[in-house]
Amino acid sequence: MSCEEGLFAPMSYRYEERIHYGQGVGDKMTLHNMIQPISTFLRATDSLEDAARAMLETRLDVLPVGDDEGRLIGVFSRSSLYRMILEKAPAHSPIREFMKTEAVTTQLDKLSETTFEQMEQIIQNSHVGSSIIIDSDRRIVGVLTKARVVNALVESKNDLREQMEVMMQVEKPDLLDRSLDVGRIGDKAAVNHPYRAVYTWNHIITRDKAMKQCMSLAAKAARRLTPVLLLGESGTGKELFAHAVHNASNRASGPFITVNCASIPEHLLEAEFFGYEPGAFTGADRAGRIGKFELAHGGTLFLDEIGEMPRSLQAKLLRVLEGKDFFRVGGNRPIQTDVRIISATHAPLEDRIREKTFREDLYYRLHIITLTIPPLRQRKNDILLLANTFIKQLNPILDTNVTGIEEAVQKVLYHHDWPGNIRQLRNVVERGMIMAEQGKISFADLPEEMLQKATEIHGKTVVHAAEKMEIERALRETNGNKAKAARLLGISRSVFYEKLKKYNH
Ligand SMILES: Nc1ncnc2c1ncn2[C@@H]1O[C@H](COP(=O)(O)OP(=O)(O)OP(=O)(O)O)[C@@H](O)[C@H]1O
Repeated sequence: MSCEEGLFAPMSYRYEERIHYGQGVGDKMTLHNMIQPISTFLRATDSLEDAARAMLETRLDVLPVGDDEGRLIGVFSRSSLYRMILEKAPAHSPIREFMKTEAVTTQLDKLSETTFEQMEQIIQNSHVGSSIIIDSDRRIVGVLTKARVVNALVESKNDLREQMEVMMQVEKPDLLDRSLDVGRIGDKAAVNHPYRAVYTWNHIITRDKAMKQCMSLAAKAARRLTPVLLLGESGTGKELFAHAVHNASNRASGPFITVNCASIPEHLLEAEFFGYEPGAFTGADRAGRIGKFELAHGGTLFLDEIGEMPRSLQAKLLRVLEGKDFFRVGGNRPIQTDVRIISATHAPLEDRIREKTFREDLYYRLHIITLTIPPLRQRKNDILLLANTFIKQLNPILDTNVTGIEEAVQKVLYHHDWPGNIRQLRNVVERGMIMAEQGKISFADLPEEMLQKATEIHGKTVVHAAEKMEIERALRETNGNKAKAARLLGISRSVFYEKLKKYNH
């Protein structure tokens, strides 16, 4: 057999260094911990049924085939499985004739010298989206799949995005101080302050009736100073709405300040809101700090995750909302600000009131105009509209040339429940685009758990869709030459014609 090995020239900029920001402390992402270990591998004598079961269990598209000592002798891929099924091979027939004796491998002890870019290239060259990891005796250790690498990347990028947002809002005292002088209504310099809302109504993509009603109510509310409460599951677009309301208001040129009530420790929240005087408490900045209420003067204060605000602070917030003044922590000078409040939560506030963790009087104060943003599963017509918009937006950013989504995959997206809503859809599309690189996003580009769920729910439909997809791909690759397409799939012409008839080609 010929096993092609990757090159291992050391590079100064290593993948592990590049992406560890996204991980928790002590949880650094490396190529090593992306390996999917293989406890059992296939043997050449195993049957089609064994291989299908192993693929389902491991959710791998390529399985290593080993000898009696566990040394790699080849791989069995999903396309080999399709070929056996298309050829109507009996379930007990051995995989020997269908397995590939060529495999891209990487040696475990050389992995720490391998950069992310090199591994990406190795996996790319494998044409099966993975590299088999072997030890120095060619014993099978595990598999490193493109899917795992891409998942890690997309997740770490999201974490990074969120961390950067928090940094911009919380950890930049120089920005905080600079913005002290700006952000007042009528102040021309305010347009240049660092806290601007970036989204407008144009960024909210929808063709759903309930969403449009929400937007029209929000647009009306924007013109007044009334507090707006945004309800909806995580990832439905509450923050987007908050930005758009601010930008549609007559204080659009004023500051837009966000406080995430869930991400700041309780003992720091008061100082975060109201600021503190020099030497107010141990560990405080010597010069003191102004709080978010002062920063938002003349603009909007967006209280995200308001449901998580500690009760002790709720009373103080209520006082300010009632137009009363407040004091900085450690201060005795009363301060008054002119701030418009938009709050948001995915928590069931009425339950929190019953549990006495949320004050009823504060709830009524915030709940004057309440907008409930429907989850994505209740606005199915938005799913493909959003997915296609994300493809257009992300192609230049990801340097991909993705042209759309295969029909069968569109079905899976349409029927999915989307518990993480638009944020999750965006991640799935982004991941799919990185996997596909060009052409249409196919089944192979979806996360394993989504495919698994789709298979459970739609069973046959998905299997048929996968078969149809393989046939269409073969036709595309052979410019519609049916004889060549049949050969490419490794099936007889008559079986191929049968399949074409089945799928109306
Ligand atoms: N209608 C939409 N059109 C385009 N992008 C959207 C839409 N709704 C949400 N998004 C995008 O989805 C992601 C999540 O949206 P957002 O942060 O506003 O949700 P959220 O409800 O505030 O979530 P959380 O409760 O977790 O904070 C963002 O990247 C946002 O730009």
